[in-house]
Amino acid sequence: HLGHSLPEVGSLSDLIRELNKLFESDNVNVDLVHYVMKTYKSNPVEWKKFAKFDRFRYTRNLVDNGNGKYNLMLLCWGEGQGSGIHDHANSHCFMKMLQGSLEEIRFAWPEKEESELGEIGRTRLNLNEVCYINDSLGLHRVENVSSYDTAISLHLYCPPYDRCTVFNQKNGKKTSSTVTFYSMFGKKNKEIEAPIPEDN
Ligand SMILES: O=C(O)CCSS
Ligand SMILES: [Fe+2]
Repeated sequence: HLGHSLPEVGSLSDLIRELNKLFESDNVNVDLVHYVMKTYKSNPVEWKKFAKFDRFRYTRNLVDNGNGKYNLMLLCWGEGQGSGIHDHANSHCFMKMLQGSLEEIRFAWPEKEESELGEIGRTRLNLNEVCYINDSLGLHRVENVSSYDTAISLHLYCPPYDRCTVFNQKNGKKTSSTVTFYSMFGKKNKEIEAPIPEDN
């Protein structure tokens, strides 16, 4: 159960404060993390300084590194931009819509090497909704299917990771991919690295 007193989450800094508290203990209460992510109501004034877009691919913008316990980041998706099919490196992944909407397409792990990945679900994530995934639930790719609206999502990965596996949908081939930050704490990084590349 969610415990006696539910945390108040009125602003992004409240959310960060509550997440820091939740991660002080060693075992993560996934339900409470989901609750605080869900309860935060997106306010662009609070996060617009982290929202940096790139013309060619979605960006990953670090907001808080959670004392090493998690990474909280803003992902900015231009029209039609999306990620490749990827896993989550044995971490928890929470994704919340801050602006616009995203399509999440889930796939089963390939049964054997080099087999096509089968789609197992397709969800549209709308403003303030939260979706959760971890490797035991499958793989996914995320896409801003709109051709005229951008999308912005808030992602929490715990424990944090800088590398994950990317899969080719047709043949199940996998490659390891490092994930980097386009900006950190509102400051743009000099060398801009690619996020998770789409099937080419
Ligand atoms: O670049 C990433 O972290 C994948 C976004 S969908 S969880
Ligand atoms: Fe993901």
